Amino acid sequence: MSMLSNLELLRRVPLFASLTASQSASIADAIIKKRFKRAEVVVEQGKKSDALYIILTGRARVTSADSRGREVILATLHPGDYLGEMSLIDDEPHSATVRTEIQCDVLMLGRDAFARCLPENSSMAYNIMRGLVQRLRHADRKIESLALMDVYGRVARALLEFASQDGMGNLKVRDKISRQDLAKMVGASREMVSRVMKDLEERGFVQSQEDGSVIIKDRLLTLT
Ligand SMILES: Nc1ncnc2c1ncn2[C@@H]1O[C@@H]2COP(=O)(O)O[C@H]2[C@H]1O
Repeated sequence: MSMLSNLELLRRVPLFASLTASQSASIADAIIKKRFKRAEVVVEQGKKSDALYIILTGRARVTSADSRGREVILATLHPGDYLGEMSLIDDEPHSATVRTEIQCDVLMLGRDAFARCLPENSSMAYNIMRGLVQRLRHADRKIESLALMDVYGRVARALLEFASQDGMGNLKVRDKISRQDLAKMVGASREMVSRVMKDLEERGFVQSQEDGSVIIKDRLLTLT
C-alpha cells in the first residue's frame, strides 16, 4: 500500500471514482496518508477536525456516548468507507467518535480541498448524498426497533445484519461479537443480552459453534 502513489490510491476509493483526471490530480496533491494504530481515535464526538477521512485498510467503529459515558455502537466502517463528512458539510463538531478496531491506513482530505471538489463534481456530491440517505434509512429502522421491539427483536435484527451465507448454505455470523458489543448495538445491558442469547440458543433460534461463530436459524426472522 505504501508504494502506491496518491493518485493510484485515489482510484481505489469508490467515492472518487467519478473524478476527472485533472480533479484527481489536484486532490492527489492535497491528500495525506496516515496510519492509525489499533484503538486510536480518528475523530472525537463534539470536537472539530476539518478533514474527510477515507479508510484504505483496517476497520473502525463509530460510537456515540452520553455525558455519563454510556456508549452505543452506531456502525462499523471498512475499507472504502469514509467519515468526517457530516462535520465538513454542516460545520458542526463531529456527531460521533470513530475509533480504529485494528490498525488502519487512512487518506485525509482537508476541508478546502473537499469544498473545492464538491461543486465541480456532481456525481461525488451525489455519492455522498446517497451515503447519507442510506444511513438515514438505517437510522429509521433503528429508531423503529428501539421504539417498537423488545430486546429479542433487536438482538435478532443485529445478528441478521452481521450474518452471511457460508459454503454449506447456512446463514452465519462468522466474526465473534462479544455480548458487550451486542448490548451496545441494541441499547440493552450486557446481562440482558446474555440472557436473551442463552434463551435464543435453548429455543433453537440460533446455534453457537465452537469457533465462536453463530448459525442463524430461519425462525429467528419471525422475531424481527
Ligand atoms: N450512523 C452512522 N453510520 C455510519 N457512520 C456514521 C454514523 N453516524 C456518524 N457516522 C460517521 O462518523 C462521523 C463522526 O464525525 P462527523 O459527524 O463529521 O461524520 C460522521 C460520519 O462520517
